[in-house]
Amino acid sequence: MSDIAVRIAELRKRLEDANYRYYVLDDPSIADAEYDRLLRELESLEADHPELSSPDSPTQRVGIAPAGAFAEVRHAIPMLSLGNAFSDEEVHDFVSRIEERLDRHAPRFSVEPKLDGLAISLRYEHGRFVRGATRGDGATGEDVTANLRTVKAIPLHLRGEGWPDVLEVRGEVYMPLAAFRAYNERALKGGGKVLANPRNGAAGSLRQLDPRITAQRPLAFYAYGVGGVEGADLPSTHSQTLAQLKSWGFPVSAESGVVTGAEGLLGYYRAMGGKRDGLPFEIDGVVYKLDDYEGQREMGFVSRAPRWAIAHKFPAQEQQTRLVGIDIQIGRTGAATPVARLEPVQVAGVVVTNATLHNADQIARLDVRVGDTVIVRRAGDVIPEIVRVVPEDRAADAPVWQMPTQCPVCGSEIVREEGEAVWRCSGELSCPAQRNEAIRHFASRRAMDIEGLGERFIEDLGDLGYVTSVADLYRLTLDDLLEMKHRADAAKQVPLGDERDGTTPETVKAGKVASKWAENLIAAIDHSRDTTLERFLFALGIEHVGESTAKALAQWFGDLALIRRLPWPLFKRVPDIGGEVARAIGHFLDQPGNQRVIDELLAGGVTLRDQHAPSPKLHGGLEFATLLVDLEIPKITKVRAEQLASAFTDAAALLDAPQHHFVSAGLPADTAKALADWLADDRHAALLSAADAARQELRAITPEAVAGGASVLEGQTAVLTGTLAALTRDDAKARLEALGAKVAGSVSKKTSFVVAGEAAGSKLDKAQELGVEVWDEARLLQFLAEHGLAP
Ligand SMILES: NC(=O)c1ccc[n+]([C@@H]2O[C@H](COP(=O)([O-])OP(=O)(O)OC[C@H]3O[C@@H](n4cnc5c(N)ncnc54)[C@H](O)[C@@H]3O)[C@@H](O)[C@H]2O)c1
Ligand SMILES: [Zn+2]
Repeated sequence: MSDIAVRIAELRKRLEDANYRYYVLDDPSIADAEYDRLLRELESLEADHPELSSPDSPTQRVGIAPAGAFAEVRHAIPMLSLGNAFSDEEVHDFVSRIEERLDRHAPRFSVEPKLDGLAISLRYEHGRFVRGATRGDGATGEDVTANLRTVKAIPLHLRGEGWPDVLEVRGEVYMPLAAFRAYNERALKGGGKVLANPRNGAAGSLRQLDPRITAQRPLAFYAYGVGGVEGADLPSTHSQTLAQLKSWGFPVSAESGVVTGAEGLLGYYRAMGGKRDGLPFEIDGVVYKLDDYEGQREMGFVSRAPRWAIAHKFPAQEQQTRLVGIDIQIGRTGAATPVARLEPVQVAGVVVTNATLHNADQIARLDVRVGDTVIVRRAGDVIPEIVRVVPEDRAADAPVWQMPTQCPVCGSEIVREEGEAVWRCSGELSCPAQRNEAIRHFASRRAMDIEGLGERFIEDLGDLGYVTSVADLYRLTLDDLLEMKHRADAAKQVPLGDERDGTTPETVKAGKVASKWAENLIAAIDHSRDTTLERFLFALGIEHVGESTAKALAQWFGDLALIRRLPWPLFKRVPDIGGEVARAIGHFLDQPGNQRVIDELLAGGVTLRDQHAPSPKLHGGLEFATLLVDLEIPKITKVRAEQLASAFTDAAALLDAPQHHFVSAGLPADTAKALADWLADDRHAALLSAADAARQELRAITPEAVAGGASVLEGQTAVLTGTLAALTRDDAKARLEALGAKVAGSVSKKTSFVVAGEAAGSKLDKAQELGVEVWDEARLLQFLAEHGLAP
């Protein structure tokens, strides 16, 4: 075989396979534009080598013969395809051929949108719908009457009068875009198969074996012609026939019309091209038809299409290209979104090099792999997306894609909570991608409360490089601020001096740039240095850590340095902090970048004025068994953890033990195995050791709370006033409460005793007035020491 013959055979094979997937399975694998390219290549090879042409070549045939699931219907008048034009030149050629053959100048054409759906033929006998069929191979189609009856736009009885005894109406069944999108949204949520595009939606729905399924899919229909007619005459032009069909109750496109000559056609093409994105259905081109039937008869047919009509295609909305890579983009809140990097390809008239992949789940669902040939879709203003993979073109060893473990911007870990779609960078504080959002939160009123640091300043400071993280705020000088504003205004071409600082162009001209706003901002930043642990923890912007969680962390642990080095399971000791929040705090603290920014903040002068010893309330929760539960080891329930804790006293003992010792400790075999498997992971073993060390350390520094009824201060009310040297007021309060006292805010006759520190004020006076017992700090400390709660 010659090279040409080989290529022809190859093209025929590929086109036949594509036809089968497209027409029979309603599940195309290659893009329509690719199909069209292959078909054109085959057409031109066959035209140049007529000796190699064949009547069963895909170039000679329409569609594909029915596969047998439905009864067959022979079309009395064949249902043909349409020739294609992709350029103005081809449209001119089409018109010239007609002008020459009919010896007529500027003939009249009916012009219609080309909806992308599925061609069908509807047979009416005496005004009643009796049968509907698909096009099939043009000569024989499939009987889909029952399914078509569910399409509301198809009249079951003709309206008006004057209809022929037998009338075959031809038109397109299609799926409106709104219905298509709604269907796919539901499918995505329910985990079902999504429709590749509206045309496959229509074809797949109509060719369901169960009409009830078709009925659930909102299909529409419009008529664009007639087939066999018996017992009456139709008008003499196509456009009049369409008007007639409309009067009998058929939907006919409102966008159709009549024009003359090639210029008329091209004008219509451009007008429809402009409307394309706003239409409620998808069109892949427009169709031009010589309007008078006599002219149509004279022009006749080639094998698979009429010579009197042509489809002028729009730039395709789906193209195929190669996926060169998958990049991760980090959003302002840390969300990691995969973006496809593509070999450049024209889609709907625009060169596309990137496409969205939505999220990691979508990649898994499509099974997209780097190096794949993919189909990219771009409709209207919608961001281009990858809709499917061409599986035939995949390299055998292409690895399954996995979300990278590190943020490409800051190097922090990318993590995702179980059951969530979104992965995120845990470098909340240090990630440049999250910088502006982090500063906005850090400066907000309930966090560090930096007055005057508004949205625009934050953007300018960040974008112009004056701050790379929140820590840089404490390095800003007055000059920095003035220079920054000057540059920002110049970049935005704002006349110097605007509403932001109250200066007017006149004062600027005079050379006196007002700098009051900058002085105020520097003062506000300075003021924010003095803050509380709970505000600071909230300001860090840790995922899931809102004000109340920050407050609880501050109250229970009391000390930033301690919190910074706790492994995540320990955070679960705070009521209301569950696994998800604890892990989020752990991820945050595990990132060296975040820790570095905290160091810088402290070096920049941030002072937390209310730090104190951990709450005595922690103590009871620091058993080894509790930790084992908090670690969330598979199958280790509270009961199992207690069994383990009575056999093994700490992490070291547990890590040394072979699996059968877990069984000796009372664990069922499968639980023992689950534990051993868990421990075999080095990261788990390290976490267990670190968490247990932290537990023991905490236990040593946390005074033991005396339980309920036996409390020495049960029933007593204490009031704290003045400043204590050895411990904060919160800390003193926690300790007194741990011993059973109630700590009140004001002194009354019911007050049992008042603890008065340095510079005690009116509360002390009141106590003396009422004769209430007064303790100084030394007495308090002694009392606490006697009861095991010395700070
Ligand atoms: N991706 C694939 O694997 C694959 C496989 C086979 C076919 N295809 C696509 O299908 C096309 C071929 O299908 P085709 O033979 O149906 O040709 P076509 O879709 O290019 O044109 C003919 C069809 O247009 C429709 N049509 C819409 N509006 C019309 C109007 N106003 N008047 C007349 N007809 C109108 C009818 O259904 C008619 O059968 C190819 O160009 C290709 O894009 C794709
Ligand atoms: Zn990051």
